[in-house]
Amino acid sequence: MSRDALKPEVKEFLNETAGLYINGEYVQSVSGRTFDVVNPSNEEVITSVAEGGAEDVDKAVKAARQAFEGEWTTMEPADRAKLIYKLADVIEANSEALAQIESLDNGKPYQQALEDDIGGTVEQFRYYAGWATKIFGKTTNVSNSHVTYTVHEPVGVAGQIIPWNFPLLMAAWKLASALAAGCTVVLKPASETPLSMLYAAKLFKEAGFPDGIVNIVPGPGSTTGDALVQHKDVNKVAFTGSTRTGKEIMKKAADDVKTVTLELGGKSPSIVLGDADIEKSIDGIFDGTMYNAGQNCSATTRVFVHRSIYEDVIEKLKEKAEALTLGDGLDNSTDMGPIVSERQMQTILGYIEKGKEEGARLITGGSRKGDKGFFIEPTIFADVEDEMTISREEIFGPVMSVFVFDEVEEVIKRANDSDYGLASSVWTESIKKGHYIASKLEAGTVWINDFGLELETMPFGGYKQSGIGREMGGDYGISNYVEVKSVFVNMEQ
Ligand SMILES: NC(=O)C1=CN([C@@H]2O[C@H](COP(=O)(O)OP(=O)(O)OC[C@H]3O[C@@H](n4cnc5c(N)ncnc54)[C@H](O)[C@@H]3O)[C@@H](O)[C@H]2O)C=CC1
Ligand code: BAL
Repeated sequence: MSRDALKPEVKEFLNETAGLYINGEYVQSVSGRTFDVVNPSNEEVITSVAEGGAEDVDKAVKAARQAFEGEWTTMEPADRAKLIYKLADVIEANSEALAQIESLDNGKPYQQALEDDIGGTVEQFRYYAGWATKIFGKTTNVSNSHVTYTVHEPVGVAGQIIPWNFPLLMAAWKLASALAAGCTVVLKPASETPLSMLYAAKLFKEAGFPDGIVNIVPGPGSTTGDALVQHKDVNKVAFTGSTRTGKEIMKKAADDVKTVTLELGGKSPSIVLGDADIEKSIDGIFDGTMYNAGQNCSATTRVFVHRSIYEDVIEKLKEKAEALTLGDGLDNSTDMGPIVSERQMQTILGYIEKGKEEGARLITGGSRKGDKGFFIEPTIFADVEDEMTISREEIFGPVMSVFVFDEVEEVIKRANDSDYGLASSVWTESIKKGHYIASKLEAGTVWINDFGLELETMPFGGYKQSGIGREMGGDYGISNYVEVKSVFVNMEQ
């Protein structure tokens, strides 16, 4: 699809500098600064965007506070639910435009953007709309002389910081539960990919949301993101991104004892037992690493394969990697898009060099593809050892490490030998072994004979340095955005 084939509303949106979205309006930043947004498929500038700074964050937080104290607080939960349902419908009606924007901005294949990112966003809002009317406290019975109950109240203004790998979807994971709980939001998208969220901002108004409920301030993490985290009137911070930045945010949020939810890095294992149905499993084992060009926190990049099927699995993975078509996300024949930015591409290439230097066997890939656009060949290393850099550090690119193992207890130990604990998968025809291994893995998610399923109905988050808290999953997600109040009523006669 050429740029000429974009929908008229997308062309119109890209023809102008997108403003910050504060108090229901697109506005320029206080400084007047803007930044360019680059298409990672061809390195061309797509458009420019207003760059928010600390003063803009302050304006957005004030708008969010005012909205929190306004009609949002007195609105019936059922009416809040109607607004969120309507939002899901309006986003659905704009799916194709949003998917085109996501594909241009992030580079991912259009169909993937349409079905997974935008489709997932719609489902997220639709599901959480129903939760607005299901946020209950409890009545408790602490003594005969008192009636006691708890109330779950919205925490206030939430600051949400979003990464670039699933730009709108990661925003939806945070927004849907925050809005259902009755919070208001200031959200900072990643500088690499601010466009889908900025386009979606006006859809909140179209759905009927009062002004100021959701405010969007793009800008650099170190200034704009930092200002949001440190703002005294932000009650809660939710972040998805690197473990390094997550730790910084946690320390800064501690100054005001703000609660934080952190969805951070991963180095997730995929365990392929000797009895796995390889024909059926190979797509999932492969996509576990390569989906979204490997830019996925829950990518299962450490693939442990039983010795009895080791070379066979490697051969099949190699065939899959070499059959992939890399290209522009808007081109229908593309299976895998580019890496989001030059910086991220260089990071990944650095890890590939480390893998070679440290003696892993390069099966396929291992280089940049072409010299225009940030493409990296799907790369597979075999005979990887547990202490190599590519075994221990998150690469966040299309790079798979394959390890050989012999015993179940051995592989469980090695799989858990990581600072991270986000996800994992187990491939086996023995459901008994599958459940056993699932019970032993230190990971927030375990897939048995599957990969990558992340649904609004199930909580998602990590053990160890993969994060704090759980997003989605009904009341697990809601609990991030409510305070619990205990009320005691003296009934002594
Ligand atoms: N868990 C995940 O889904 C993601 C993980 N990553 C990991 O992070 C690595 C580096 O990518 P980056 O884009 O540099 O990730 P990052 O964690 O620095 O950025 C993620 C978000 O945080 C913001 N941010 C950065 N520094 C901040 C600060 N001091 N205060 C507040 N907000 C801040 C960024 O502007 C962006 O919106 C990747 O190689 C990958 O390993 C990156 C994106 C998503
Ligand atoms: N696996 C989707 C969530 C993330 O990458 O952050």
